[in-house]
Amino acid sequence: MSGATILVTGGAGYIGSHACKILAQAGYTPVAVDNLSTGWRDAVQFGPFEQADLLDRAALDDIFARHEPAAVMHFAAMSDVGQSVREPGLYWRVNVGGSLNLVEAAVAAGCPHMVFSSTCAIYGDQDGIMLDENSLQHPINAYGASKRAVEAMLANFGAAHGLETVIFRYFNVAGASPDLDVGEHHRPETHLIPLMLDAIDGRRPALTINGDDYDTPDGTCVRDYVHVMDLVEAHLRGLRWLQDGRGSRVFNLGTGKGFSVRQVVDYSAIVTNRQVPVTTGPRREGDAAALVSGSARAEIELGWRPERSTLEQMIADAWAWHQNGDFAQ
Ligand SMILES: NC(=O)c1ccc[n+]([C@@H]2O[C@H](COP(=O)([O-])OP(=O)(O)OC[C@H]3O[C@@H](n4cnc5c(N)ncnc54)[C@H](O)[C@@H]3O)[C@@H](O)[C@H]2O)c1
Ligand SMILES: O=c1ccn([C@@H]2O[C@H](COP(=O)(O)OP(=O)(O)O[C@H]3O[C@H](CO)[C@@H](O)[C@H](O)[C@H]3O)[C@@H](O)[C@H]2O)c(=O)[nH]1
Repeated sequence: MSGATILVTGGAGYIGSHACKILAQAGYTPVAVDNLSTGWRDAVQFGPFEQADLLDRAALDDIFARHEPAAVMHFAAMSDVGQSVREPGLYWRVNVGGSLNLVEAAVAAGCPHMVFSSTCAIYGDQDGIMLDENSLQHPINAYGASKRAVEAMLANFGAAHGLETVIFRYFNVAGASPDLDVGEHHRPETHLIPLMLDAIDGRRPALTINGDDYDTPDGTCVRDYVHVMDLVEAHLRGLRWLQDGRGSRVFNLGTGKGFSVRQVVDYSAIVTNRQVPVTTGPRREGDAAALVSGSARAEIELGWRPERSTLEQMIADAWAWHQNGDFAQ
């Protein structure tokens, strides 16, 4: 069903803008639906833009009526782990309340398919290395709890109304489009790699490592980084999975390799050939010690093969965007 219209909520954000790019390349028409709360008008380059808030149900109904999408890719959310601990209401309102509006609008419009951005944060702090789709879910912050609630919501709507969903639980997304048209840009920035690049080129005085007393090999948190272009390629495959009638399914998206914050610092120094000014601070609330995917389901069932997800490539692409592409230039 190439040529079909796909609603992309959060299409002005980091991952959503890359999804719009790959959808357009594959012949779909991506309609970005975004309230620009953390996204950027300049990131909407690959199809129409609808400025709307997920909390505005009437606006969503109007958008579904005018565009008649074949499916929704639902990226729009608040996703700052530390903020979610301090302001849980925002996370329940936007992530859960906004998703409920969207799901009800999709069902009312007869839109049968949704691809949803979930997160490994729903697993919480477990052994950190063998997290697969059947692992226990113990979110330790409101962000993870809100995403788990949306997963349950989608299952309920699937049972009652036949809405079919592919749920992707991402690990840590990094990198940028190698064409430098879109990339990662948050204000304020909270993510490790862009903050480190800011420290490297002097936009910030130093990177603060959030705690070095975790039970990990070097004491800093371990994460599984996946390139944003590989991630959105999986979304294209997830969309086709639904359009081929293969039904609802959950997939982890990670590489199975964990890197500590210190290792990311060391790789960044090598890739950029610059010093990384670093200080060590306290732990950040809501942080799990280690989150690494222990699943090959996406590879086996979707035929997904990450191609750019080495740490060096992700840092190199983020660095190129940071220096040459970033909307902030
Ligand atoms: N970046 C990661 O490492 C990562 C990892 C796991 C899951 N995720 C999930 O992926 C999705 C995209 O994340 P991102 O990193 O691109 O974040 P982002 O902040 O860059 O993008 C989110 C977009 O959603 C929009 N938005 C937020 N609330 C909205 C609302 N009420 N109505 C309409 N639009 C709204 C924002 O303006 C923004 O453009 C999120 O659901 C996030 O939870 C991200
Ligand atoms: O200045 C900084 C920023 C981050 N970190 C640490 O680096 C690691 C990665 O942090 P970050 O890049 O903020 O990602 P996460 O908090 O792991 O969250 C991301 O990855 C999650 C999945 O792990 C997603 O669900 C979230 O949406 C996404 O923001 C964490 O241990 C942070 O404490 C630092 O030490 N210093």
